[in-house]
Amino acid sequence: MFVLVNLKAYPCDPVEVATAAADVSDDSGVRVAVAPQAAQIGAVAETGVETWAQHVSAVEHGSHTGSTLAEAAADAGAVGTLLNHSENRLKLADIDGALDAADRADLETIVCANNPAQIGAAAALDPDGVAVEPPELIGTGTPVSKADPDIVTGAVDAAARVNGDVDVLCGAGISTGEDLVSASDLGASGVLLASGVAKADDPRAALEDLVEPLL
Ligand SMILES: O=C(CO)COP(=O)(O)O
Repeated sequence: MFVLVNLKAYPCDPVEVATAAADVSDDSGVRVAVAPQAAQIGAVAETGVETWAQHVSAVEHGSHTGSTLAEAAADAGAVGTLLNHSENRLKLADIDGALDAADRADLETIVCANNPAQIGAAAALDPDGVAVEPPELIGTGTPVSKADPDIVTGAVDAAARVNGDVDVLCGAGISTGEDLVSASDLGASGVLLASGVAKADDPRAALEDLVEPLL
């Protein structure tokens, strides 16, 4: 299972979370990555943790003030990027353009979507992975794998119908090892989570708890 921790714009210490994530990944053998704010990619990557951007723009080098250039994210240490997160929705053409940008910069890609139908559309754009996250469960602590398991199995089926190569993650409300196991049982190959780690009093303990059933 792949555990991708999105720090969003939460007021956590990204280096502390990243250091804990790197240690937990090393100790457990579970793939754990952290997606900090763009300005913190360099500092997070220095911890040795697998580092992802939260977004890259559908632009090349040029006159694009305020954009997140894929090459700059990669130069700072990112090895992958989320796209089309529920909190940063893109037009279809912009997802496609951002995938091209990420490919140019050698970034792995995960396109987020709300539901299985959108997952099918996202998978057709040929990212490395897709992540289904029902927006109404994001940040609630109620795991999608329990509250809406059909969304996860539906996403896995929808992706497989369109593109057999794409990994399917699920997210929203995931915070415990039990949630991780449920996600895996439903066919997901990873989880995307945020508040369960970024808002935890002890992010290291939260990460240890997450991977514990996989040990
Ligand atoms: O949006 C999410 C991850 O990208 C999910 O957020 P929570 O884990 O806080 O529900």
